[in-house]
Amino acid sequence: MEITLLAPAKINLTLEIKGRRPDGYHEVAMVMQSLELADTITCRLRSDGKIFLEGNHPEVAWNETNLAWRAAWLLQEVSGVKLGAEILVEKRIPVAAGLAGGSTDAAGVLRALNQLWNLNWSREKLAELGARLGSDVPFCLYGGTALATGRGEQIQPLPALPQHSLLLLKPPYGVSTAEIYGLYARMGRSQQGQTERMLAAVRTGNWQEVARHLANDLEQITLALAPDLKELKEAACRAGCPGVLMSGSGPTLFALINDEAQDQELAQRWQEAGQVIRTKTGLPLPLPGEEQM
Ligand SMILES: C[C@](O)(CO)[C@H](O)COP(=O)(O)OP(=O)(O)OC[C@H]1O[C@@H](n2ccc(N)nc2=O)[C@H](O)[C@@H]1O
Ligand SMILES: Nc1ncnc2c1ncn2[C@@H]1O[C@H](COP(=O)(O)OP(=O)(O)OP(=O)(O)O)[C@@H](O)[C@H]1O
Repeated sequence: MEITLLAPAKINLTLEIKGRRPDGYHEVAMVMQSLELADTITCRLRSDGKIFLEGNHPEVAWNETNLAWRAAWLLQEVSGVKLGAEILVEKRIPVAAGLAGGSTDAAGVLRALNQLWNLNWSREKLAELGARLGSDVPFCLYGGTALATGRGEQIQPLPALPQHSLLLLKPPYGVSTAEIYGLYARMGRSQQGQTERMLAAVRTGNWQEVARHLANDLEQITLALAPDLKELKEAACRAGCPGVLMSGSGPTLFALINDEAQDQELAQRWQEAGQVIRTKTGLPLPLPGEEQM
């Protein structure tokens, strides 16, 4: 028996830092949005309790350190199930990009094994477990549009926005999320109120409103380390792109695309700077128990 599902990437429509927490993390408020861009996860049942992992990206370690493997192991430990699985990850989401690639693979494995092992856990229970793997994992269990608070692990689904086209630019280097938060702690400044404004924009269901309120407190930090990217963002804004922002801790930039001409022009300029991906925003994920077998 096996199950195959899509594990979508995310972007941050806002990323507002509220302060430092006693546990060393940052208190945040973020409006998150899933994308159609996704990895494919296949889990095949094993009756001997063993967990195996394989993946197709040469820069990722497909061993016990991988978030997908750790997700399977944690679910097995906590649920007490005696079953195992062979897990196959087909990666399309760029790595260390600010698109939650590892987190969504972990969430995808939790969704798949919840069904394959007949655990019938609720989404909330899976999210509580997922938070032990990483702050972005709970959102990756929901998809669609959502407000994330706490250290990012408290999720409130929002009304789904209509799907919208996007262009992504992933430069040929990655960044470390921990390092970017560390730099923010020393020199960052927050644009307070951005998330409240975005929540109002999301409620209108109008992407023009959303574009006007895109904001990310980590963007200034990562763009200071990557002046080439800062220039590309500024050029896109000057050329009339209504919404261009860095996702998460970066370095991926996304642009909301309104028409074919804008798409062609921006893609041509961005192609010289890295990998350009055309995608769309995504819809909420199926509830546990409703995954396709
Ligand atoms: C940048 C974002 O991707 C935006 O969605 C997330 O805030 C980060 O989510 P993530 O990669 O799942 O992060 P985690 O694996 O939980 O944490 C990685 C590191 O980032 C820093 N970190 C993360 C989340 C947070 N709210 N405050 C932090 O300071 C911590 O140093 C932590 O050691
Ligand atoms: N399944 C996985 N897919 C990709 N990277 C993984 C995975 N498991 C562990 N990693 C490691 O995690 C690190 C961060 O990669 P990832 O693609 O998750 O970053 P990210 O998109 O910036 O994450 P986030 O947006 O959640 O901060 C890399 O060093 C990578 O080797």
